[in-house]
Amino acid sequence: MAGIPLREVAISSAAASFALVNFQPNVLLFSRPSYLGTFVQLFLVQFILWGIWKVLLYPKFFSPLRHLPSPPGGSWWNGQFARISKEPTGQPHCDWIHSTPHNGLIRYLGLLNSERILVASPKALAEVLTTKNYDFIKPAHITTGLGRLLGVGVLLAEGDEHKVQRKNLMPAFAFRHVKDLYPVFWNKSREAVIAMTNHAKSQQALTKSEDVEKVTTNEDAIVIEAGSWASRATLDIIGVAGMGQDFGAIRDPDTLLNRTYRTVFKPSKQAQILGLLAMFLPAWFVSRLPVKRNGDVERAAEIIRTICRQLIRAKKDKLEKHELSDVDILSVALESGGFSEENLVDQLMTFLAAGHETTASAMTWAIYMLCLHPEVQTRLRQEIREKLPSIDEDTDITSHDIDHMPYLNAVCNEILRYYAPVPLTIRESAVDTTIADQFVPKGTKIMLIPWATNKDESLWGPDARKFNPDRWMPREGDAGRSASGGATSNYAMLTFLHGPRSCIGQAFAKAEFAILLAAWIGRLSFELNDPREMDEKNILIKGGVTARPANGMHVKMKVVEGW
Ligand code: HEM
Repeated sequence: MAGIPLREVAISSAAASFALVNFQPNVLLFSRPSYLGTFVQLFLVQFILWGIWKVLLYPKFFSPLRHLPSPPGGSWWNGQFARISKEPTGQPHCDWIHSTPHNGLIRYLGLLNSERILVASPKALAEVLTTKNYDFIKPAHITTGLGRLLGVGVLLAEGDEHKVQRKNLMPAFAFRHVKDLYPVFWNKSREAVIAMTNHAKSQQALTKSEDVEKVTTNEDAIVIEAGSWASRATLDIIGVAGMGQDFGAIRDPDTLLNRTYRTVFKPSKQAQILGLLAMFLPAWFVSRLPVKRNGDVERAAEIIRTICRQLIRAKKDKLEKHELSDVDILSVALESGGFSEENLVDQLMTFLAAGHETTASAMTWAIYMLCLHPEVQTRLRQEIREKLPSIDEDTDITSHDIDHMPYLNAVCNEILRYYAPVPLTIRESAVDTTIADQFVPKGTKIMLIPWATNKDESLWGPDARKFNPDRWMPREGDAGRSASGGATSNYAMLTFLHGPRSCIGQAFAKAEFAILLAAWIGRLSFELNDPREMDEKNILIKGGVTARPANGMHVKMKVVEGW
């Protein structure tokens, strides 16, 4: 549903109240007609009529999409919103894809019967993501909301501007460049594991010497929150590999940048409410409401912007003095000459946020799945210890080392499939168009849902909803299996999307994730702290751009000697 057309309603109410008070005062309810009173009455009447049209009449009787298959049930005025808001993001959609027979599109109604089209088949996905990609844009309320923290970089640019930005950034994210970053990923991963090991040792020493807070669970295991360690590691990795700057978050979780991101990425009721309001009210208005969340975001954006600007100035100085030989993404982008300083600030803000929260989410889910499947954890550790140098050795690793670890790649792919860090993303048709031969009017909200498509049985087979890394293991006579996971289409895996708006950092993220996971699992073992969480239904999942466990991922961590 488009937002309330406040401006149009206000202008027509003002014009009509002027006309009525001056020329037809006898039709008004008051004996002493006033401009303000008439304006308020007309505004309310128009608002109510608009609401009846949008909530009841249009979706039920007039929408050209009303005949598409829809999930059963739902409320007469609020569609499927109760279920959507109660369950983890993407979960209801996963059920609907299985339970609603469809030809590629499923229509459902959300908050106040706002119409949504769930794109479900490879053919329909190929059109939205690739062949007609620029017919579908990110809705304004998303762009304004995210733009405050992420900057308006390549992630939020549209049309020709997006094409130019993406073209200028592509060399920095190409595999031939990413492969130079493997040693950076490995060194930072080693640093993280050494810090975690030292943390474990100091906690054990503490518990043995004093009877302090019971942080340990037995002789040699301590409880950690895996998500926060993952975020610290990925923030430092994007710092060094993305902009040549060590943010020092592994050493110290209290650094300004880490604290800032942790504050704004923490699940918050206020953030959710503001997100919902932005669907109906102008985003500029919602972002100015005097609530704590807006203040936090404002402050965070200022801090992040300042840090990015300082980084760019330092690099520019180097470039001017012909001293720039760094391999990080910022240096490559700067050398392309395609960006103004302010635009580069926006790009950096995008890389910082998009590039560390997502991989940290992948790491968090990886640790969870390896706790649920200890046999996978043991098998993975075995491969890592056979194929990689111990983290105590000061030896670099290369893309060749990682490419020759089929089980590591299979586990990473399966985690990215099963718990895609970005569970859902949304588009809006910018023009009247079609998807899979269905007419789609301008302004329709289009839902792309990795959490549903990645587990679609019609694409992955009957075990689609099971965690099974072996689906990615190479088999004789099926060379493509390690790339496809046995799915029937490329579009079955939506974790990084596809086409011109797919994740530009995909190669970077996959390498970073595999290396970080290898370092953690090679040295450490993990077990859930709360055995009730062995049942996935007991994990409360936080919505937002990335999916994370709402209460953190608390696990018992132990050093496994011998590597
Ligand atoms: C496991 C990790 C990651 C996942 C699952 C992921 C997923 C995604 C997804 C789903 C999108 C599309 C969003 C949309 O258009 O609605 C996206 C876009 C993007 N990602 Fe990633 N991402 C990851 C890591 C990274 C990293 C490490 C970087 C940078 C270093 C990065 C940079 C970007 C950028 C710049 C875009 C915008 C691309 C465009 O619109 O042209 N991502 N990512």
